[in-house]
Amino acid sequence: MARKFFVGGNFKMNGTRKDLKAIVDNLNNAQLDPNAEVVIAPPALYLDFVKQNLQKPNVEVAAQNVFNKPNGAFTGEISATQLLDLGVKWVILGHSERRNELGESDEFIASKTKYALDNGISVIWCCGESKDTRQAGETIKFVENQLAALAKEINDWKNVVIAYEPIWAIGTGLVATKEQAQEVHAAIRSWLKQNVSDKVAEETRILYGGSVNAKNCKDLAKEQDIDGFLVGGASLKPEFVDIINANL
Ligand SMILES: O=C(CO)COP(=O)(O)O
Repeated sequence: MARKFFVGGNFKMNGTRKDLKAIVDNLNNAQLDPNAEVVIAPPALYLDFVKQNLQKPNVEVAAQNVFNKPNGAFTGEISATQLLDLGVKWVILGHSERRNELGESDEFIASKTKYALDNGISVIWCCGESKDTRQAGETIKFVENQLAALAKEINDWKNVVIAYEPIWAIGTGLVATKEQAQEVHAAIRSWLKQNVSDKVAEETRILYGGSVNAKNCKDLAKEQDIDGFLVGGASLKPEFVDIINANL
């Protein structure tokens, strides 16, 4: 079964209503590859605003976080029920900015992933190594450990999309070469084959993230195990359309 091309836009903590309206209008007016699945993740405050303004059936919205409890005294957190109330069916979890700036552990991320999946929310789950880890030659071992922590919690992978985002490539303009990215993507797929199942390995989309732009996306998209992208900075710009259309 061919894996459907997937492009996520992670807006991070960027944009006001005016900016977001311009981004959404640009998508609404664009010709998008009908074979691409597109998900955009504005700040939580604007999920409803973006959803109300989107007019493209193959573009969905994602939250940038969800908590692992149904409701209650958890100041600042958002529940799965609340996301579903707005019709939000995707969430990004395990982003390195939350792992590093906010101290989220592998275990916490795994428990939030399980909670989201159990509540019918699909997850873009992120992994990836630091520059030091890469230089020490430990990239694959590091990513496999991140995967193992997730696999301890979840059994059903059909609503999981994996994003490999090397930290040294995020927001730095330093993109992984297509060989570097393909090597890790292939290692993730082979880990899934050995530790989960042939079917999950075959069907799970593995995205690349880290300084993806209109110029480098076409070459990366040709690699066998790169099934799409998770885009930060460029998802705020008109060139996001070119990334969505990388296969055209
Ligand atoms: O972190 C990223 C997406 O989640 C990548 O960010 P950049 O595309 O800005 O490097």
